[in-house]
Amino acid sequence: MLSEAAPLMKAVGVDAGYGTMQVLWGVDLDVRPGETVLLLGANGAGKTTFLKSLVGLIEARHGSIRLADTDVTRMRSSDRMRLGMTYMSELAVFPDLSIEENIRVGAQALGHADPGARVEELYGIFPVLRDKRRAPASSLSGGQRKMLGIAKALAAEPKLLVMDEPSAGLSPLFVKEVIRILSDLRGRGLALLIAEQNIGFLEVATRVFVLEGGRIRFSGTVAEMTDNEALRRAYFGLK
Ligand SMILES: Nc1ncnc2c1ncn2[C@@H]1O[C@H](COP(=O)(O)OP(=O)(O)OP(=O)(O)O)[C@@H](O)[C@H]1O
Repeated sequence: MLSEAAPLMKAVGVDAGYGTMQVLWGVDLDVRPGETVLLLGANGAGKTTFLKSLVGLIEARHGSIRLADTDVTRMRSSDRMRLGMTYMSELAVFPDLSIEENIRVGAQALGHADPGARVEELYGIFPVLRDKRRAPASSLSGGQRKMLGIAKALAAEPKLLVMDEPSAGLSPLFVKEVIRILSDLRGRGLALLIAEQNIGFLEVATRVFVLEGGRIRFSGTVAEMTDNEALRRAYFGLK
């Protein structure tokens, strides 16, 4: 049972901010193996700040972050990555490198001497990238670039993929395609933590956390969220 599995990642009481401004207040959030967790929140709620403190791009001021049995709260970002947590930000690809070079950069993070087999596997998931493998990433459409960002992140063979707004800048059709790919990845056993404003991602979520003003306002299953009248009104525009 998912609910009984030990967490793959567990953040407890995380405070974070910038300079004198505190953005996060005691955030608790966990992801279990194979789960897809959605972090919902409006603009400025603190989603990106939380993801950055999780992956080590900013330091949590209080609280702790564990990856499986290891306390990573003060660990460098690259070491957290080696332990299996990869971050996909909105600016995930290098525009001047070719598609294949981008994927290989992702694999290098793990120190693979020859990531060829992994690259081929990823082309199996994203055939459009194989067709354009020698083209610069800048020649891709926004949606294709997003696919490349996901492929590059997956090249590092993460246990937990942390994604910041994968729907940003995409047409509704491409958002559907990204959701389809994420549900395919879930089927392969990868755990996902996705920060989003787009409630379409509830389709793939096993649990949801709602962040408001830097505090967790709700955590539970999708069904529990839709049972909550105030959240239903705020996020689905329903009475
Ligand atoms: N580098 C920074 N320096 C100072 N303040 C920042 C910085 N980055 C974010 N903030 C502030 O922190 C707060 C939370 O921002 P954050 O980007 O975490 O929110 P978010 O939920 O990801 O929003 P969005 O959905 O708009 O990306 C905002 O008030 C923002 O202005």
